[in-house]
Amino acid sequence: MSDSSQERYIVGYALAAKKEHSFIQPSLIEHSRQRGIDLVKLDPSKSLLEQGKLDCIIHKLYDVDWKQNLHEFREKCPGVPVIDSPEDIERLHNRVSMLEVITQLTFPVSDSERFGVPKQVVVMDSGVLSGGGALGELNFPVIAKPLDADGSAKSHKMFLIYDQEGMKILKAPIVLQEFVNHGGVIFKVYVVGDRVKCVRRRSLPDISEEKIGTSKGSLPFSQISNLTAQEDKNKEYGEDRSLEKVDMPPFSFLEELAKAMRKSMGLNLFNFDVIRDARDANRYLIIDINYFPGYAKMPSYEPMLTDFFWDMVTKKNHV
Ligand SMILES: O=P(O)(O)O[C@@H]1[C@@H](OP(=O)(O)O)[C@H](OP(=O)(O)O)[C@H](O)[C@H](OP(=O)(O)O)[C@H]1OP(=O)(O)O
Ligand SMILES: Nc1ncnc2c1ncn2[C@@H]1O[C@H](COP(=O)(O)OP(=O)(O)O)[C@@H](O)[C@H]1O
Ligand SMILES: [Mg+2]
Ligand SMILES: [Mg+2]
Repeated sequence: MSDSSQERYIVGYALAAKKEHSFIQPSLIEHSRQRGIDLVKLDPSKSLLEQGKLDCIIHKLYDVDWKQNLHEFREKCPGVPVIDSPEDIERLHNRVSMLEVITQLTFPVSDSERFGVPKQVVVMDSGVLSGGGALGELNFPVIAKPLDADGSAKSHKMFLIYDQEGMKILKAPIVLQEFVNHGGVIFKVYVVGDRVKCVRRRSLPDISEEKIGTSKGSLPFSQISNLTAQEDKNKEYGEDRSLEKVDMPPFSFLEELAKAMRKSMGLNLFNFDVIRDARDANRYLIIDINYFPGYAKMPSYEPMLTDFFWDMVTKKNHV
């Protein structure tokens, strides 16, 4: 494959510095290089039309100038896949439109596994939060999530809210979502084109009826699934919470779900967080969908991404 007489392909990337650092690992560069694919850093401030031959573009930047730059490139070079379209990514930057994707899915469900989203409401006016009516038909405890999921640190700052008093800390616009006990484990399902991989991650522990009755106010948290194993141990939950012991959801179910989501959203690079209802082992709830997530944390990320780049530069399987 690395025969120098063979055509080489260029995948251009435009990423924030932190993302470039975590995603463009030497191991990925090398894996792709051996398949005849060179990963080339793009300069977002210069026209894409002046950055040499490109066979595919991947990106996670959202400013107006970048979108305009991409738009002009797509008009002039419609044959080059741009992964993905900014208009399609936009839907994932709002925690309401993000989960509407799931409620609108109609793929045939298996006899056993069912999927959905937790009950949620959006509150646009801070005044409503201090009054008693914000929850509608939701019950405490709820998780309060910023409506915007734009990648800022602020967009990951959440609160577990036990009672009306706890609501005082919140500011609109905010999404209130019913907390669902799920055994303290989330499943992160990574999608790379038509390839799917699921991993287990640590989540918030279940809340007993007793605790619900006695807990008051609110509890802030952020990016709980990124806790390191050591940080997690330090929390001393006093039970064996080893992730490996938790059964994975049936892979065929997740694969079908991922396929339907990919088609419906028109996106190739995303992951979604799934929890399994502690009261009904066949009920799965999707709580979050992320564009271009931290793939380097996924086992065998290099071959999966390289295979995807290959499909893109040879124009196969592009949604
Ligand atoms: O940085 P990482 O590797 O933790 O990746 C983040 C993701 O973690 P995950 O791969 O799901 O464990 C993270 O997923 P969660 O929202 O934590 O479920 C987001 O995708 C985050 O992007 P953004 O801040 O929402 O734009 C991702 O951040 P960026 O890498 O895009 O900055
Ligand atoms: N409805 C819910 N019930 C129980 N736990 C939840 C619920 N929603 C979120 N969580 C927990 O909060 C974490 C962060 O929520 P998430 O919506 O994934 O936000 P982020 O975009 O910051 O990852 C999840 O990984 C999970 O541990
Ligand atoms: Mg999440
Ligand atoms: Mg998220």
